[in-house]
Amino acid sequence: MERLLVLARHGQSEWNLKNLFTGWKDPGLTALGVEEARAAGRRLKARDVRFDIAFTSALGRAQATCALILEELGQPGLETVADAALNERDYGDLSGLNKDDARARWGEEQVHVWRRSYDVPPPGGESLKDTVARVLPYTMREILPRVMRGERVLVAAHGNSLRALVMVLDGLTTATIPGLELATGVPLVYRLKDDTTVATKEILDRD
Ligand SMILES: O=C(O)[C@@H](CO)OP(=O)(O)O
Repeated sequence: MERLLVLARHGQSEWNLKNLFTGWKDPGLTALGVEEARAAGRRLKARDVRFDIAFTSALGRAQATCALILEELGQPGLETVADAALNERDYGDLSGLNKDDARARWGEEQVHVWRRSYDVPPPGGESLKDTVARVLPYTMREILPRVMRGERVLVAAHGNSLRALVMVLDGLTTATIPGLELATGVPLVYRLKDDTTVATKEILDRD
């Protein structure tokens, strides 16, 4: 039985382009972001990947990416569940600030800790640990059972909500998670074993 789980970070957003902390803010995709999402769909199609259901967040950039991938696969209108549990990590008071301005104000190191550490939240926002605490229960309840039943599942979400999932799937630790960066529009194709651990992982970063 195929136990397929594909994770895709949304394509470039308007605020990725402007270098702004985004979190739960809801900017749309740029033209490049739309093309990245379409390319993700084409790469999946070229490898004969098709889905039985898709999951996405409550934010437009992930939903648009999900729809574009499904369109490229010839599966527009596939059942898609949108849930805030898969939203980007909440950046709190940093949301909307320019990342370089933040570095100038609080220092390179502090900003890196807020962006990539496991358990230090930005002011008023969520740490990655907080994000894991909402992404993981949702995934275990709503997504994993479907994968284990043989449904082929797409999850189109965000840099940090997917880092939370990849941390668990790849067995990363609090020491190694800061080094994990997920590129926009690059699907991660996981196939799981019958004990839910990872059999194979493929990063579709080229055609
Ligand atoms: O701004 C954000 O919400 C995220 C993703 O774009 O940024 P970072 O890479 O700093 O976690």
